[in-house]
Amino acid sequence: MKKPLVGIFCDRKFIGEHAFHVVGEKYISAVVGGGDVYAVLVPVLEPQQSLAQTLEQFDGIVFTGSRSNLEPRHYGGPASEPGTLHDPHRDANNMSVMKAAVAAGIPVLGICRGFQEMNVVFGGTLHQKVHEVPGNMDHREKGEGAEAHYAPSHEIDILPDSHLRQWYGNTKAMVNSVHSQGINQLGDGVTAEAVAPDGLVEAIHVKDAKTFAFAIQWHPEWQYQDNPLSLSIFNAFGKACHAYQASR
Ligand SMILES: N[C@@H](CCC(=O)NCCCC(=O)O)C(=O)O
Repeated sequence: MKKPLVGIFCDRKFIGEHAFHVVGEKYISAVVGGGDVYAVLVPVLEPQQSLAQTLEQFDGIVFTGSRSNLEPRHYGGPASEPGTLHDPHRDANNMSVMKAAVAAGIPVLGICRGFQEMNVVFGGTLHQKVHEVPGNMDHREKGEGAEAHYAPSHEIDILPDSHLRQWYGNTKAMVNSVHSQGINQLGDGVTAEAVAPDGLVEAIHVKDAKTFAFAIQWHPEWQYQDNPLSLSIFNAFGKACHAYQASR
């Protein structure tokens, strides 16, 4: 029996003089290992690579984290500060693919930038610098090096009736925090699943989605094997992909 085929959409980055389409290995390992699926990396080339074939091909789709910021014009925000890292190919690709994939009932998982994309795709808005919003915590990484950056940073409250409460079985957890943008207004039909102590939304799902359409602001892929919350998320996504594969 073939495993479900999951597409993980890339970032487009320059390495030297040339553009490459890349995904960090931590995302691939967590999706494959935690979801029991077969993953392929997909360049952000929509519409050159047809949306119809993307929807036909995959049993699940993942939108990862990335250092780049979603361009504010996608949510009606003021222009980014000069020097802000953007990825317009990723923005254009993911805006159309994510909306169509959710509408088609394909399981969709968003992580960090992918979480922010999910909110914007459904008409929500973002703060560009959460740490400058009065009353908010600093959600950026702390310390030096990856172990410090992805260490547990703050608590989340997992809301009653959320999918996450059902998968994980607890009301609170500690999560890492590596972002400066964050949800301002929720998109249409986008429902909060978990919140930080300052009230910032940390997990969402799309209410009317036919299947798994869920995203988190933190990084469950980091050392996912050692973290029951992370395992519960990748297991739930994998189960949805297996169910979708069986349904076609
Ligand atoms: N640029 C956004 C998104 C933050 C994000 O996705 N960070 C990931 C860092 C690199 C990685 O672990 O892949 C923001 O700052 O809000």
